[in-house]
Amino acid sequence: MALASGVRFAPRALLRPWALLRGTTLGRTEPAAGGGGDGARRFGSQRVLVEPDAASGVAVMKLRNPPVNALSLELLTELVISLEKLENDKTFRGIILTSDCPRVFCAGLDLTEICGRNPAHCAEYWKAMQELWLRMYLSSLVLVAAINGACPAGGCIIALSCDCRVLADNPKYRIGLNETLLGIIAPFWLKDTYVNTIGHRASEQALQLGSLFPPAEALQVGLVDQVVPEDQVQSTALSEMARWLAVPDHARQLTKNMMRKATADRLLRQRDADTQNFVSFVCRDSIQKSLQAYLEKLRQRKG
Ligand SMILES: CC/C=C\C/C=C\CCCC/C=C/C(=O)SCCNC(=O)CCNC(=O)[C@H](O)C(C)(C)COP(=O)(O)OP(=O)(O)OC[C@H]1O[C@@H](n2cnc3c(N)ncnc32)[C@H](O)[C@@H]1OP(=O)(O)O
Repeated sequence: MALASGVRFAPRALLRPWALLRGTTLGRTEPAAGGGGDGARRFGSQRVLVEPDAASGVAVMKLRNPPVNALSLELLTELVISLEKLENDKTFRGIILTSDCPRVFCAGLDLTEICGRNPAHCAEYWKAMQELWLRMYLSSLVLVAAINGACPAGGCIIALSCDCRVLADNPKYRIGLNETLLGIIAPFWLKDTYVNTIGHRASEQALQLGSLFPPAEALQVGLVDQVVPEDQVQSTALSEMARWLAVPDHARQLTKNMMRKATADRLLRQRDADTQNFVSFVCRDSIQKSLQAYLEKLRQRKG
């Protein structure tokens, strides 16, 4: 991802993203409902809908992996590809990331990807998670999260990788890293992202307690930048985007890189070890049992 200055952000480390897209429709372009010209054409994949507005240089990217936008391997892969596509298109300067699923922004890791799976699958899955975080955290585009639903754990990480967060004011839309409550541990790079956003002491407390913050508290602790009525989330996200786009790209991009590079580099240096840690941790019998019990609890809660 080369900047105008020639500075490179994240290395093109990914994987074989296309190979993962069995049976998906990525790359298909279709007119948006009621749309006409180029700026109204949307594209995307099965799980990521992209509504580009060429005139403003802003694309709205909607997660649509019902029921809760759990980060399946396919969703992670499609997100990386959609992001890359927009980054490579000079028309675009910003993305508003939001959810197409009612009441949920993103439920975090798809627990079915790490429950009862073999180590090779868990490793592939975790590498895809690392890749999305690296791409988003270091994206040259402005990323604004329009958080229109619950945003726990991996969902919070997606939001924290953006430059700015607008949360709908609904007490059910809690946000935070609740990993400890599942008996798992946020790896160092998620912890670093938290610390970079809300500071050390607040992170220390929130991570250990697995806190999920309702909107007013999320605003107070600095986890989100604005809390607005639900019907104003998109318009506020657009206003925020305009504020960020008012800054010359090269200056903003280099500043973003300066602020975030050390955190990303830390993962890049230890990526394989981090994957091994993750795999050996989640494949332990005790962790598998607690993840299984958590999933079961979620499923029973329904009825
Ligand atoms: C040494 C260290 C090394 C390694 C570290 C180890 C681990 C690293 C951790 C990495 C960091 C990230 C972690 C995560 O993201 S873990 C996932 C955490 N997510 C949650 O806790 C959220 C769980 N979900 C909910 O709370 C609710 O579903 C939610 C989002 C509030 C929505 O509520 P609601 O609308 O009422 O929907 P339901 O609860 O009825 O759910 C509908 C349906 O979806 C299933 N589901 C929900 N969440 C998940 C999920 N995360 N993964 C898979 N499936 C999920 C739920 O079971 C229901 O399924 P059903 O079959 O009954 O329809």
